[in-house]
Amino acid sequence: MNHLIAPSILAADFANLQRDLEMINKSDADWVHVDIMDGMFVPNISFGFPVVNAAKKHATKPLDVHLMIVDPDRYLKAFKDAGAAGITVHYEACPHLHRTIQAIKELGCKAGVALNPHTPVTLLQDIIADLDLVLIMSVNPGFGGQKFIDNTYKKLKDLKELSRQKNPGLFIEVDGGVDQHNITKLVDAGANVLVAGSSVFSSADPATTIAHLKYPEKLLQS
Ligand SMILES: O=C(CO)[C@H](O)[C@H](O)COP(=O)(O)O
Ligand SMILES: [Fe+2]
Repeated sequence: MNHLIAPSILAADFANLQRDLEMINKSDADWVHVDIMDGMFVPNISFGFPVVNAAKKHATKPLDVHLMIVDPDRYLKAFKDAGAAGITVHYEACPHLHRTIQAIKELGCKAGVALNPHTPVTLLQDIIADLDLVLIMSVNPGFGGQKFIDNTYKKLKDLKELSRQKNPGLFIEVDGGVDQHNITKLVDAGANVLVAGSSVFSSADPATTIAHLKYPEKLLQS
């Protein structure tokens, strides 16, 4: 499968969110990544349901909602109603992860689990067959624009091997510090969904940057 690109609107201009979503609609992006932060699970607050609703109103691509919140079970239905196509919860925030994953699926959403940089992939062995997606955090969650953590490549390889054994159709997503310099190495290590915030929105031409992330081989040839 060709890898998918999910621009993160955390780095968009919130005063021009409609403009930035229309740029994503017309670009080579596949999903729209939506970061929800509660100031408890992570030391930052991003935005809530009104902004997800507004994004849903203008986005033509699926909303990939990344919940960095404690006790996410409280809000799964509300995020589905706000427009989420997929909901990813953090392993570290879910004591009853199997129940949480079943609840996401019962809502008709794709179900994902995110791992913080210190959380090993092996902890997923008894749940991976139930998942649509695993998100490997390549920075500590909470902020955009951070430095990529190199141990991510090893985690992607571990996850790729586990998915080969137990869930070959798994979406393997990587989130944090993704740019035109590391994308090929990340795809080679096993990632098939790449989230990019700052590298897209702080570039002079975000749509062209998305095209370069989607087709890095064309960049090498030019
Ligand atoms: O989940 C996130 C942060 O917790 C964001 O999705 C991620 O940081 C993307 O931003 P950038 O590409 O700027 O690193
Ligand atoms: Fe994210």
